[in-house]
Amino acid sequence: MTEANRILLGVNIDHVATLRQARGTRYPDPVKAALDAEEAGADGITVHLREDRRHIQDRDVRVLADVLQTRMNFEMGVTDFMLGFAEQIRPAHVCLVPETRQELTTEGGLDVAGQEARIAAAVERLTLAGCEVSLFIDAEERQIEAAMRVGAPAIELHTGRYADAHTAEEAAQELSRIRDGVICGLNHGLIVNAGHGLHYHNAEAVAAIPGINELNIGHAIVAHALFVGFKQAVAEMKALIVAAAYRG
Ligand SMILES: CC(=O)[C@@H](O)[C@H](O)COP(=O)(O)O
Ligand SMILES: NCC(=O)COP(=O)(O)O
Repeated sequence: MTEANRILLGVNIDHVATLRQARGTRYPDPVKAALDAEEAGADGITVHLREDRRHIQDRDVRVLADVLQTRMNFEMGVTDFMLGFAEQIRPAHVCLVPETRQELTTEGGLDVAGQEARIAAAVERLTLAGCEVSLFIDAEERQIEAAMRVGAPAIELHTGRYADAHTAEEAAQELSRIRDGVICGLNHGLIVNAGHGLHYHNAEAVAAIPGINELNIGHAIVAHALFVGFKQAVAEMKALIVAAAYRG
């Protein structure tokens, strides 16, 4: 397998914590899910510490930082608290995401182009802390170029509109937009990841895009795990995307 058709899987464990928070119990522990995911082939673990703490808690992140065998991709809003928290934890990867309290899930990409100085300052602080910073953005040239200007080494293209497409034509259009975004990002020297809403029925087409580095997938894996178990759900997704990337 060459570099061109290698792909990584980041498993987002947010929604294991959603089940725990539903009753305020100590189970299921997202830390166990993370270690199981790593055993099943995850290349990294993604967690989103939201301002409203609806799922992942500060404790989860602190424990994961001590026990993960692969690497943590810490998703966070661009706030002073989160920047300070990330400087304490020093995760290998930090992904800056937009966040509004009332949203059901992340609705769009981070507007980097509209706030370059603010994002550049956050990227600098996190880079100095030893974190590789990615920006969660829509697959738009202006956002990709802004990401390069603010000094981020990586971007994560928002695949939500592709995943939520209602027709095959709409899905094809969104996939084409993502493919163009990958090309644009690579042409600007960026590492290009993708994620949000990817599932067992739609992830292969994204994985097959030449040059894409990593897919971050969570909700669908946790949902599938309810029926097949977490390790199998992760292993199935990893096998799916690796085979798709290899076929190209
Ligand atoms: C940024 C992104 O697409 C997800 O990783 C994010 O975690 C979504 O937030 P929820 O997990 O709260 O849906
Ligand atoms: N950044 C995307 C992610 O981590 C997982 O998103 P989802 O698969 O839970 O929608």
